[in-house]
Amino acid sequence: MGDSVKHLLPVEFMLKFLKTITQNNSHRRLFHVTVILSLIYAIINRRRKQRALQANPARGLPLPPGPWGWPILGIMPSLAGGKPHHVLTEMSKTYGPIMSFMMGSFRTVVLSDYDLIKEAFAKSGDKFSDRPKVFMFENIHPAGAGVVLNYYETGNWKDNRRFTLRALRKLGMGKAAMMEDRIIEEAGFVIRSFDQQQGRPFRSCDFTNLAVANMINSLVFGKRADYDDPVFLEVITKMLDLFKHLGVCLFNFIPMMKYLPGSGYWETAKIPKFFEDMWYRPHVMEHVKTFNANHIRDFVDAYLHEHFLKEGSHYHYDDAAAMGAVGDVFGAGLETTSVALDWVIMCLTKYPEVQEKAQRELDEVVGRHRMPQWADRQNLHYVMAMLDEVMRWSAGGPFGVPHSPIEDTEFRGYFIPKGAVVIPNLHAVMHNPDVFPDPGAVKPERFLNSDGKFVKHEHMSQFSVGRRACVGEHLARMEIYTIVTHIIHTFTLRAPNGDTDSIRTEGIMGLSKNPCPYKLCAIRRTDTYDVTEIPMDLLSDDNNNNNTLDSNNNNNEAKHCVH
Ligand code: HEM
Repeated sequence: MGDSVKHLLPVEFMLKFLKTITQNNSHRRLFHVTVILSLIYAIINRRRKQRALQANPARGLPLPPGPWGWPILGIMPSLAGGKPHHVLTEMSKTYGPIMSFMMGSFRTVVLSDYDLIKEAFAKSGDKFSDRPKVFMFENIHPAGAGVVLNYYETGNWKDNRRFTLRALRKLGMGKAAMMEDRIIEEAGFVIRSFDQQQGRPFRSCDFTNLAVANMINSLVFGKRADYDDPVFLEVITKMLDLFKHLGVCLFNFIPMMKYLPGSGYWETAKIPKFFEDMWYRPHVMEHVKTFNANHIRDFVDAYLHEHFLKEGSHYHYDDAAAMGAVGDVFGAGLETTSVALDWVIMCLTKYPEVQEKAQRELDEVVGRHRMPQWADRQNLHYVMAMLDEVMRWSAGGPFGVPHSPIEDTEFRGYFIPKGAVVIPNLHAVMHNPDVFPDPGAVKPERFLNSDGKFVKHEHMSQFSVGRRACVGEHLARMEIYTIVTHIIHTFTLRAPNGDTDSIRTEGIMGLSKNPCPYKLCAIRRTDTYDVTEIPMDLLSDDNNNNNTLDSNNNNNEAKHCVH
């Protein structure tokens, strides 16, 4: 055929090709067999599709629109620049608020509009209440343990969630006073640590991360840890590290990538076991030995109590389930709140005028001779508006935690297959210019009504919405409010040398978006409430050297900041 073929049209080429092969007897037989087999395959396939369609009409619908991706990688190369939240928000302007594409081997659907997210996660029953089986999620607990990463089909996510909510309420999440005491105690340690810097530049997250970890430690295990306990410090550092790998990293979506040098997989995969062996299990075992059903001290006791009640004298300790329950509250409560708190402190340092207004309101409402309390929030309208505004502006968890449909599903006329990764683009929701004009600016006033009163906005969705929405929202809000108000009631936060421009507003992406590393100076205000009643020996003297937490915002990471 050679040279003559390239001058022929495709149809002519096919006819010529068929003529050639049917001239030869054995070719002709082979050709007939091939045609017959293809027809049989087509008929069987069509019947199978028709049956599948009758059983599941959603399969006949189109997938949501979206960009074509690369073979194997899907659209992952487009997300590599460190700003996936911006990339996906821009894409949604082309493909619409519900779009789909491949991320590695996963069909991914992104919802970029509040009403769509609410409809999927809250109004559609359990339709979207599963979690996708991405690689790192599967690595954290065995299926069926805990809440955050538990699968719908294991059948116990709902029970575990109900228990966690009940336990958190009983332990004081709903009744302010119990938990507030623990938070106030920890705020005192933060203030002492800030004081020790004597106005010199330092990284505030070195202390605020410890405080958040200690509050969650008190809640889960009933006691705080020392700020210089090396195992505690390692647990926090590794927890913050782990969250970086739960986000958009290659091996999550293309498991074979774990073999690539520098993938980070092997180190990350060991982290959950480290927590269990070094922190969770020793604490839980101690609780099993000292458990008293009439005196529930903390979350672990509540967990043991629940199982004693259920199983009576036949109580069988299930290590995997216990590690899942404890690890979820510890993990979910630590990183998210630390990051949110860090954004608020960073923002107050970067924007002194916002800090000044919050301080002025605190001075007027609380006065200069006591510390703010949770109950004061009813009268601290600007402070409350400022806290919501920073959460909106920073969108520290831009994609929440991905969901997955519990079965092949129809949604707004589109087909969403079981197993798909469904991402709520919370960044897009909280930066929607039609809802929050000039979304890139920090304007607490947008949450104040004409009487200057704080008004909640429904689209504030950093804790997500619906059946899997965060169970720790109340506690997280109380922690952030207390630590922040105690800090700015005691100190004025300043950028080193007054250089606010050096504080960058972009973030570093993992599952959460962390602020870029920054330092600040904490200058004591006059006439402030004194916290010196906290014993000195409970604090490490060398907070600026090796014993400090090697936090997620260390200087090595400055290079990862996106511009
Ligand atoms: C600022 C701090 C926090 C933020 C921004 C945050 C945000 C979130 C988000 C976005 C989800 C996923 C919801 C979904 O899948 O739709 C979630 C789930 C969860 N959060 Fe939080 N969270 C915070 C603090 C906490 C705290 C302090 C705790 C515990 C004490 C906690 C416990 C949980 C649990 C157990 C879940 C899983 C719920 C489920 O899968 O049913 N969170 N959180």
